Amino acid sequence: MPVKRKASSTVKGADKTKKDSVTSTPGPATPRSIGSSDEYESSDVTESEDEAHKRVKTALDIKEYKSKKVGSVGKARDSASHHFGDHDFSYLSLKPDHDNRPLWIDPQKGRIILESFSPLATHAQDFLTTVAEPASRPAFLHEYKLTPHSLYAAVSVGLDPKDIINVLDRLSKIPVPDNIRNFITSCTQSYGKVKLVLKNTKHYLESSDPEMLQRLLKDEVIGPLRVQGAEDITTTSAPKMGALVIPGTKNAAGVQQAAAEQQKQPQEGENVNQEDIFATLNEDDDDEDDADAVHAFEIVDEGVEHIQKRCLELGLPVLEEYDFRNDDANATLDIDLKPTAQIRHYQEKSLSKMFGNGRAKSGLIVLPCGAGKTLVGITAACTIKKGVIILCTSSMSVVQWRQEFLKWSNINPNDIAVFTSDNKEKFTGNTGIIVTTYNMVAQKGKRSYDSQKMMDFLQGREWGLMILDEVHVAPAHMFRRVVSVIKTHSKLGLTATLLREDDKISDLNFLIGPKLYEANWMELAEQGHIARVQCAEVWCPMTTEFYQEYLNSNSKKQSLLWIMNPRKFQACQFLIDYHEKRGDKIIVFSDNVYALQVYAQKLKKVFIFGETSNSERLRILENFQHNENINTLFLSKIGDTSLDLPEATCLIQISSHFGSRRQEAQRLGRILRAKRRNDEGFNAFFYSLVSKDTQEMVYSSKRQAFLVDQGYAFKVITHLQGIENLPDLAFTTPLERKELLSNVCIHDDSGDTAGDYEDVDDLFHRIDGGKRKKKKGAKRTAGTLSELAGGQDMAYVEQNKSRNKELKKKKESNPFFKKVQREQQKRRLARDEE
Ligand SMILES: Nc1ncnc2c1ncn2[C@@H]1O[C@H](COP(=O)(O)OP(=O)(O)OP(=O)(O)O)[C@@H](O)[C@H]1O
Repeated sequence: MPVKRKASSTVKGADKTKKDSVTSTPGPATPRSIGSSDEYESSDVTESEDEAHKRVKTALDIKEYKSKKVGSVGKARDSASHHFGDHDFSYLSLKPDHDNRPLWIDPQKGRIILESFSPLATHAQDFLTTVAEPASRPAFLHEYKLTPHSLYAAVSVGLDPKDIINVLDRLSKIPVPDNIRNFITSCTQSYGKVKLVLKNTKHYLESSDPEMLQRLLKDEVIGPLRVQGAEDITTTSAPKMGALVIPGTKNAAGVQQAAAEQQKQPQEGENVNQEDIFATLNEDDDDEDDADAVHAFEIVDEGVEHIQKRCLELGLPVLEEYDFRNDDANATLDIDLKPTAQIRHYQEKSLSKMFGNGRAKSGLIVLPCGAGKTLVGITAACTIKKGVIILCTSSMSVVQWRQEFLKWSNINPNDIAVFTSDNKEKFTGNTGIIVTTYNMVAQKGKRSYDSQKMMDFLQGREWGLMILDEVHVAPAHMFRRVVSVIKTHSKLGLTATLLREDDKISDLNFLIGPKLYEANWMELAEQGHIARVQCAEVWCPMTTEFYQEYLNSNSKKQSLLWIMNPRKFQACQFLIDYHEKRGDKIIVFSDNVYALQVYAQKLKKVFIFGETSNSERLRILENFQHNENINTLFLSKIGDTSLDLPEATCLIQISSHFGSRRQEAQRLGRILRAKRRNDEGFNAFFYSLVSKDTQEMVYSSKRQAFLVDQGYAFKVITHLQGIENLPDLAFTTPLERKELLSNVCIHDDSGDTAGDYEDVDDLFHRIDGGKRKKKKGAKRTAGTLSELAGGQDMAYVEQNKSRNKELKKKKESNPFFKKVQREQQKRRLARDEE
């Protein structure tokens, strides 16, 4: 008699991973990966936004599942079942050759677990990143989630439900459960059925199903928006998939060739079943070459938004595509990648999702910091070869984008202009590239004459491509406005983390497009494209006097106490000393600007926060980059996104924004681009200093969730070896600690704490606008505080001269900085001449 296999006990490597996570991520940093209770309800999508989402809930309704389970499975439960509760999947029969198949599907929640050690893992991963959302990718088991948006994206790159279910079935250890099949079918049946195509400046509604178009023509809203006098429905053949050349690729060929090149042949020793699976995957790919006929009718330009809205109401979300190769109405831009530019395999892969069927699809590409999003954007521009508008978060990024275009492509410098508060240039030819900021375009109210003229120019023409840099950062209302005022054929959103702490992330799906590609951070680190990072959480016990005060304080004061905890200060001092001696460049992040200044001044380090003037910022950043005596920089929240930071190899976080996963990821991103990443055994370091037994520990584990899901393991350090022997260790005597505590209490009592946390949204506006508002009450100087505090308690601040001021004084006499200044001056002149 054949032995009945139990699914719950056969997910290979599960135990191993569990063990790993216990040893490497103790305490609060336990990964949420396997067995996580995440459900669709907890994703970033809300029900009201998307009809299809309702279908998910219905299709994957747990009650529905449970009733099925009881009916069909009652008998299968055995003596061990009660250990698994709702997670007893023993009723699912495994396929006889399940060992060769890398996936397991959770019928309750649509989770897909991938054995990343399987020989088929690479293929399976490619497939899964196309159809599902990566949820967690630690060493051995990866978790993906099927969501309406991920399936929408899959349809947008040309897969149909049959393909998705077939490949899933081939790779799965169990037959694809019926509710998962239904879910895939119900989510995908309407997506992509209707496309909005701009061809020769005319908008068309296009579909491969003529009946669908007839239905739309009869609709009371859409019917009247058809261009009167135009042919009812025209029929042409669909473009062939993969006929496109993406510049910068090795074979400079599109999807099919790129995919074929990457298709790994079965290794020696792999058995026949695996070869079968390879063969099926390849067969499925071949299907995509079939060209269908497409039918279309023309619609009026003004009707586009109404039609999109109406189609959504009808449950037929419109897919936007740009047939740029047949766009003869817009001038062609003379741009190509330089022959030396070779895009990397993941950059190529992300672009092949965008240009999969020879047209440009709008959507989001997610790559970790430093992985080269700029070059992806530039290559997209070189592929489309039409007018491009790029939106950045700061005027500094604007300058960088322009420089990168000049570095990687053969664009004529006159064809790429910038639009910022200081520069309102236009390109000279009949088409070109404009690099600007969200703020410049989204700004409401009266503009200066030049700015208005520039806006008229931007609004008065059609763009081939709009690149939205750092889309996760731009306030939702801003990108909504930008997208509505600029007429563009395609949109590409670039980001490192599709995370927002507000609920606006799903807006991106509809305002820009679905996620087209998300890279695996660990894979990129292993391949040396980004740095390997050691993450550690350092537990700092509170001193008795601080903890006593903590227990008797309100939450605002408690947070000040856990930041100013003398043991945390000592840990920070020790780590700075240790890493400076190793030759690292260190950034210490503190959201709390009071703590930032106290720490930096006591340790005699430079610091930058919202109120640091632009010239001082530049001076400090230059010193941090080039001066071997300035190796540590203290940074407030503005360093998360708004500053172009020089390279660092060690990060220390002393205060953060509650449980913000995005901030944690952004901060880690600051060290991923370390140039030394390819040195033998090189690691960058990321420390989070956490005061033990305080609420900060809870926030800390929440913050780490995203990075843990990317495969990072946070080690917990409970004692820093040798800290006691550090010369000049601060706060070693009870008197010093008491003095610090009384300063903290005075600061809290002074009511000056309102300005301790900078408002990043404000900064977003401020940096771009170039005019810095002074925030009331946020200015803290020793003088002001000592007046409030009675003087003697601020003794340490008075004694320690600010390193920032020292730098300012030294600047004049340092020949190196004279040279830097001269070079800058030259560059500025050269740019002006350009
Ligand atoms: N294909 C490539 N070949 C060589 N160098 C590359 C390639 N792609 C990117 N780079 C280099 O990698 C570095 C990081 O690129 P880039 O600044 O575009 O990253 P990013 O993803 O935009 O990072 P961030 O999110 O921090 O802005 C740059 O120095 C860039 O020139």
